[in-house]
Amino acid sequence: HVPSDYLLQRRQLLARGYVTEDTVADSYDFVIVGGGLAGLVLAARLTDNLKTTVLVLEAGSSGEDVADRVNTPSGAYTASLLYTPNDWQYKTVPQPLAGDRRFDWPRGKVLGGSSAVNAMYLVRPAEIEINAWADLMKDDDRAAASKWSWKEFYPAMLKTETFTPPLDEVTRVGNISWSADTHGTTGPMQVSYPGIMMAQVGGWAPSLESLGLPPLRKPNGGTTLGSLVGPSWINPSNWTRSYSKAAYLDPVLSRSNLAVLTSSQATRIIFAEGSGDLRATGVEFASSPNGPRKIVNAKTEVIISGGVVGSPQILMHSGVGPKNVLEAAGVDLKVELPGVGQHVQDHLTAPVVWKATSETAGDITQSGSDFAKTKEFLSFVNSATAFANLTRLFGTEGAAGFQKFIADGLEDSASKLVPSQSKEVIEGYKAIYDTIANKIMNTEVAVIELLLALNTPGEVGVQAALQHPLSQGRLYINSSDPFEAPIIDPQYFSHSADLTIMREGIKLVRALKQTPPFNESLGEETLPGPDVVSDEDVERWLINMASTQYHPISSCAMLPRSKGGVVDAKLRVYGLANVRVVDSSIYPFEFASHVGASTYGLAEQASNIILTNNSLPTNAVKGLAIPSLFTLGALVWTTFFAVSVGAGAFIP
Ligand SMILES: Cc1cc2nc3c(=O)[nH]c(=O)nc-3n(C[C@H](O)[C@H](O)[C@H](O)COP(=O)(O)OP(=O)(O)OC[C@H]3O[C@@H](n4cnc5c(N)ncnc54)[C@H](O)[C@@H]3O)c2cc1C
Repeated sequence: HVPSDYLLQRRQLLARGYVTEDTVADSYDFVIVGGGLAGLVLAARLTDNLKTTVLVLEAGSSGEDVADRVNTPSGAYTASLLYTPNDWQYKTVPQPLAGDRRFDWPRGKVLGGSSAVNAMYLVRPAEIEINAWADLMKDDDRAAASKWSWKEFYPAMLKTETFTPPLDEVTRVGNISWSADTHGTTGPMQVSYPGIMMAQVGGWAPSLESLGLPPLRKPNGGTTLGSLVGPSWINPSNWTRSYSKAAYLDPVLSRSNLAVLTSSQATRIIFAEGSGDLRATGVEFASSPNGPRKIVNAKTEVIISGGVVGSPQILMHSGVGPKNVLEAAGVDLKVELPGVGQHVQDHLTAPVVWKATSETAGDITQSGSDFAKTKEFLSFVNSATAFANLTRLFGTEGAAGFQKFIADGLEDSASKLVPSQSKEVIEGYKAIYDTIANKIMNTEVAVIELLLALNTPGEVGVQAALQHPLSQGRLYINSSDPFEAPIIDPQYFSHSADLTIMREGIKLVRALKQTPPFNESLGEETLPGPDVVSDEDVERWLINMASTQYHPISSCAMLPRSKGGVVDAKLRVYGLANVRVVDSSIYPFEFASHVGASTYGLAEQASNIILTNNSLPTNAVKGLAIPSLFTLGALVWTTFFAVSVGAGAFIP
């Protein structure tokens, strides 16, 4: 039993970092727009040095009132924050080549951002993909580009993690191959496996091996081709979600140099008058569309971490973006940057569903049994996946022919499919397309991901998700009101290869029905179902059924300016002297992975770049530095109470 006044003191201690509109200071060294996955990594790292002041401006709430829903891993499916006020609830415009449907684009609107609502899969990209990203920038700035090479980026991804192996029983039941070698040991993010494992998962690795995708012996270590029952962002000390707020922010909230202002949306960046690259002097914000606009000054830099929708949106409302878009929206143009909001790519996915022959996690949840209420059960998340390349889908000759067909189609696609007249954006489309066609598709890199889902009562589902889309879309503002959501048009299936690859992915998934032992879990197929047989049937079905895997990226792409880039290799926005974008919007193309793991690494690497560029001390030690006796005291307090309560939810 812990006396309530102790808990109260702990809350007050942790709450020190929160400020209100009345208590926010006039200026900070750095203003971070967006307290999401990336923004909170930056907040922690930039305040390691107590002399540097940082304000995080977050449009959503702190999430304290919904902590239970955030912290329960299985809540990702059953009681999550999706479709609540803590979700931006974006929707695309109707997609003409995807059944004229509008797609939901959920994004977390809460401290932690989408890391508070995501499905917790930790899947890193392959070495070839990361190096291909660095290659896109090396002609502009070889030294800066090398920060995004596997050699330098992989350690940044490891730095975020503390890995705990799965329990023996979980390893046995799930037939899990894991390796501690490919994980960090001292980082803030807790990486582990659920407290229980469903029996169906045990059949995954052997069946996928029979289909030519053997289990990865070093998952997340540079190649993704094969199968894995992977790790998730789970804190095994209490079976809660590990995410950027719990891992990076809460332990440092007591720092006197860190301030967090929630429920405050940045509406535009304020610039000094002048010629040459514009200098940001601060950020305007408001708590509601009609609320008063206030300004906080930034002495050193403004860092935009609003995510794939929020970051291009605020740039455009600040006058930085495509001229025609800003003119139509009634926003004064300050810097013409045609790539803002362009190059949008996403992972599409579709499920094959069978009736289950044995109890699923969804059945257990529905039963409401005592077991269903245990923390161990509630920590269960899907994590069995597999990755297949073109050769696995089409055979050796077929893959070579398909890849050549794609590569040969570059000019034709660039002349028809780019949603912009800008020469630079078209060059960017070509650079991205060329990378996918000639550096990804002709290698061992995956183009399809398979994902096992056991969270629906009575059903077993396996998704086929497109990993390297050739379709590129855009998002743009059509009003000068920053509280109006941007128009999102990903142009799904605009390149026909995307549909062909997904079709072959669905065929591969269906082959599981003939493949023991996993097929013992599968009854009659209910989706696409027995009427969907021919290639044409499957394609028609996909057009009406595909949904997003929630991995949109690239709306502020890191590319040369001549190729419609928005940021350079140091993440600086072109044409601005002291503004960077640090979040998932900067990847120039999709990786065969989930976006979160690389984005933690991106934010770690960005912190080092920002500190170095500003001649501030970088964090040489792995993990979070402990800068003062006061903070040490705070950590001792919080650890003591967390351990006493037996619920160390917030302690990494
Ligand atoms: C439902 C779902 C499931 C997912 N599952 C997985 C998964 O299992 N594994 C994985 O790796 N990835 C997954 N992802 C993707 C991953 O979570 C995101 O790609 C990642 O969180 C992006 O990080 P970010 O920092 O770019 O943006 P976010 O984490 O979205 O953060 C952006 C933040 O900026 C704030 N913001 C935006 N605009 C403003 C403004 N103008 N002023 C102030 N604040 C603003 C937002 O409220 C938000 O807090 C999933 C995503 C979703 C939505």
